[in-house]
Amino acid sequence: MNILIKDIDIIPVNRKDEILKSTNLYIQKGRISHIGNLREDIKVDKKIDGKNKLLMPGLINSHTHLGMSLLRNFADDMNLTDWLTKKIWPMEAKLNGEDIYWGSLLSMGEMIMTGTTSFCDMYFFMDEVGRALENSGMRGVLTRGIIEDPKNPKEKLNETKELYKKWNNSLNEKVKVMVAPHAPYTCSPEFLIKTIELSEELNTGIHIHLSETKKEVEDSFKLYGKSPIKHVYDLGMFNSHTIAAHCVHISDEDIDILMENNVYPVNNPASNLKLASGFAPVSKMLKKGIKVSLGTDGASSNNNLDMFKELNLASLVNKAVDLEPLSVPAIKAIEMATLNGAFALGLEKEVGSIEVGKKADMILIDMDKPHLYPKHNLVSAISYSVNGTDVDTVIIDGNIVMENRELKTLDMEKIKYMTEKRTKDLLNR
Ligand SMILES: CSC[C@H]1O[C@@H](n2cnc3c(O)ncnc32)[C@H](O)[C@@H]1O
Ligand SMILES: [Zn+2]
Repeated sequence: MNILIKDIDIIPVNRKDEILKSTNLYIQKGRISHIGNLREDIKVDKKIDGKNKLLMPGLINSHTHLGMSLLRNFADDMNLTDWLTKKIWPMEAKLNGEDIYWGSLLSMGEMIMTGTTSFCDMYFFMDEVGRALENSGMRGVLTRGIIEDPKNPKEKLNETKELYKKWNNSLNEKVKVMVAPHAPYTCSPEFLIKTIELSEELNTGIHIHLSETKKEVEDSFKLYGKSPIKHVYDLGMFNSHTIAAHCVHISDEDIDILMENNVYPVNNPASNLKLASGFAPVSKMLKKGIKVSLGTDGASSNNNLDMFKELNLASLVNKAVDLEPLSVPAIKAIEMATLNGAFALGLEKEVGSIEVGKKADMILIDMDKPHLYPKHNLVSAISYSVNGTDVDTVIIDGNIVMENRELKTLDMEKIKYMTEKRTKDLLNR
């Protein structure tokens, strides 16, 4: 379908904080084919009026656990260790594939409705997440989270291989598959090496939790005499493209390792605040040229998947922590949520900014809301005033998946009903 968006303001993101005012954008065969004045005779299947709207790249949630929306508001006000071991892991042991399918659909509906077009998920029953992705029309990286099981060390590695064979580059290349050892505290060094070897065999990336809490770092020094980042670096992990969720408690030496090895840290501000884990030294990493992106983590530690909230928090928290208003400026936070996310997912040539030739993943924001007047500065509006429910239209891979806030691919009423039903059932298992 050829789509023409007329008279629209655009934040392209790849041109610092430059804004294109009242221009036109033309989409052909799923890609942005022209921005600016257009010939009269172009073929248009669908015209969108861009007046009073703002167009920007779709947001990229670089670290999440989609199935965890089933456990939203289920275990709160706890630290990570208690939360995982006392509440989450016992409940996750009871989840089945159908639960994950409906939980992931719920998450995808919420993400589309708040402007996210791509994600990187780490969970289990990932075939079901693939099925949900196919129905929703989203773009995503699927990673089977692996907690080592010494009794059956090969099972989850084989699941990852199967997942890769079935889904990698499928659905018009909207799906990628990576290898996901959960964390250095749930995988032995020997097993981590096996996951690294698998990523090399499949020629794909790694997705892992690293240095999330002070306890994790202290335990790592006790066990291995080094930080989690130095530990996995010494094992050879960073020879593969690595997405490292959290990186909260990191030293200057750790930051240098991340920089020298082109590691992609993901900042999850809401989850880190809520689990009382701390806050990552984001501005220090950005200053070194590290492409820090943003994620929500799961809906059980956040407790929502609205990336505009993460973008806002990233900018605000870092200013307060550094006592420096320019710590993470508005446009940097937007870049973290878009282009840097594309780098993390290995998709920077295809998505993450509004450029001719890139795939048409974009969102239109309704700027005719009271909290968005007056319009002094559109970049500031996105960082400090917009929230996810201001997103009006979402386009992924050139397909309109939401228009005027109406979802085109998903039946949200059915999804809400099914998740409610499955959650009640889960509590009685
Ligand atoms: C084995 S699939 C992924 C695994 O990760 C757990 N998880 C969710 N949030 C976090 C977090 O912030 N740190 C570490 N682990 C987390 C999730 O519950 C799954 O068990
Ligand atoms: Zn996580």
